[in-house]
This record gives sequence, structure tokens and C-alpha cells, in this order.
Amino acid sequence: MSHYYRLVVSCPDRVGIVARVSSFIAQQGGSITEASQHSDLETGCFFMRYEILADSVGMSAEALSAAFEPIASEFNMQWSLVDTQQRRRVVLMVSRESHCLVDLLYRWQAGELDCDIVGVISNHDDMRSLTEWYGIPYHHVPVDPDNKQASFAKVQAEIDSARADCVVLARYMQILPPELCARYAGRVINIHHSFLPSFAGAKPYHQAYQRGVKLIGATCHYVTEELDAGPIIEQDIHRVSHCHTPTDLVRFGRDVEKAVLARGLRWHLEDRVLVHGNKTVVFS
Ligand SMILES: Nc1nc2c(c(=O)[nH]1)N[C@@H](CN(C=O)c1ccc(C(=O)N[C@@H](CCC(=O)O)C(=O)O)cc1)CN2
Repeated sequence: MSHYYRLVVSCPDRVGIVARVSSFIAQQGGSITEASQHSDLETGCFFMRYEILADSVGMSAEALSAAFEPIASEFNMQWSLVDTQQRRRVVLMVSRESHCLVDLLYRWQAGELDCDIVGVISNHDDMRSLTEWYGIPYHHVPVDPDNKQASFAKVQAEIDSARADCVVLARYMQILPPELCARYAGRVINIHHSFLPSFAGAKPYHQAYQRGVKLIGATCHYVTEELDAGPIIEQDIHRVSHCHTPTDLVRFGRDVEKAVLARGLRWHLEDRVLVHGNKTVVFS
């Protein structure tokens, strides 16, 4: 089965970046199978994502990285080059709502998500049997409202023990402390059940119902210390009307949340999401 090297670059924009990088890859005999780029004219930043057929290069990702380093330095690049054969290790976190967890586990088993789900952490024990049916370790870590620091120290220990590359909050309904947001910056993904920035915080569907909205939505975003304010990865909506109850909105919303989280996670795993301040460039 083919595998690829994924080169992701962000740097100050200038003429000649694409020519220099593509010429470098061609000099190594590399075949570029997918190429994306974006120039942010407001900030003067340039973003690039190349997928390169690994077998066409004839060297390891480490060797190719070493050969690329001088170019990266010349253009002041922030960059990564990964081998898609190195599967990412993902930990899922959940509370009592099961729909996103169920959906991600199904998609993972079906091969839609190129990763290893290496653990599920929850502040409740409800999802243990479902998780263990998939052969995935389940870690019940209750959150003590009177000693959240100790509770989240246990969460951190489980994430580190799992050697997680990515953590997905699949309707995990606890606010992560600043220490964890900093430790795993850019690697924690949340699904918020509203079309942010509308209705941040708790019970967004009930807020939306009271507001009389005609659209509800879901937002997949990176987790930051500020609640529901991290860089947005993906969003979608569903039309509603005066006929619908809050229960209807929650039901419609579940379908949107599942689809949005799955797309957001898949794009993150495929290195399609480049964070730029509090925004993202998504080469979907
Ligand atoms: N540091 C962050 N943590 C979390 C974020 C985030 O953006 N930054 N997103 C939330 C998810 N979320 C909405 O999508 C959310 C979760 C929890 C709460 C909340 O008020 N929780 C209470 C406890 C509620 C309970 O015990 O049932 C709390 O933590 O005190 C609001 C929004 C996930 N975490």
C-alpha cells in the first residue's frame, strides 16, 4: 500500500517559495500527489501542504527533512514532514452523551480514521462496556468539584501514559484547566454543540430555542483556556422552525455534531489544518 510524506509549511510570504520547494522535491525524484497553498494577504503569511509519494523519493523522512532544513531556514519556515505510515495515537474523552463517541468508534473500526484509538477517558462509567467491546482501554476518572486539580492530574497521567498525539473531547462536559490546555496546545479537539460564536457555554440548544433561531449548528475547534473560543476547524448547520421543540433541536443537532467532529478529526489527522493565530487554514 502506498504511503506518503506530508510536508506542511507556514512562513512569511515572498515570491519563489513554491518554485524552490517543488524544485527541491523534483531534485530528490519526488512525485507530488497533492499540492495546496494559500497566501494570507492581510498578514503576509504563506501556507503550503504537499503530499509526496514516499517510494518516489528513495530516502527516509528523516533524511528528506535533513536535506530540506537549509531551505526551511532560508525562508524562515515553520514546518513539519511526517510519514503517513506513522499512525497517530488518539485518546477520546466523553461524559454521558454517547453519540459522538459511538460515531467515532464506528468510523475508526470501518477504517475511515487513519489513527489508533488507544484509550477513552470519562468522568462517568457509562461508556465502559461500549468502549471495551471495541477492545479499547477505558479510564474512569471522576471529576471532584472540590479538587479538580487532582482529578485533572489523573487525566493528564492517562493521556501521557497512552502517549497520545491527539485528544478528542467527544462531548466531554468538563472545562479543561489551563495547565492541560497549555500542555496539549494544538492537539485537543472539541465539538461544541452550537454554530460558534453563537451560544458558547452550556446548553446551547436551549439558548437557541429561546432565541427563536432558524438554523442550529455544531463547531469543531481546538481547545484553548478560553471556553469555546479556540481556532475553528469545521462547522455545519441544520435548518429548524417554530414547529420544533428543544428536544427536536437536540436530535437534529446530534447528527450535525457527529459529522462535523468526524470531518474535523480526519482533517487534523491528515495534517490539513494549519493554525494561524486564532484562525485556521484548512486544505480540505
Ligand atoms: N478549557 C476548555 N475546556 C473545554 C472546552 C474549551 O473550549 N476549553 N470545551 C468544552 C466543551 N463544552 C462545550 O462544548 C463545555 C463543557 C462544559 C461546560 C461546563 O460549564 N462544565 C461545568 C461542569 C458541568 C457538569 O458538571 O455537568 C464545569 O466544567 O465546571 C461548558 C461547555 C470542554 N472543555
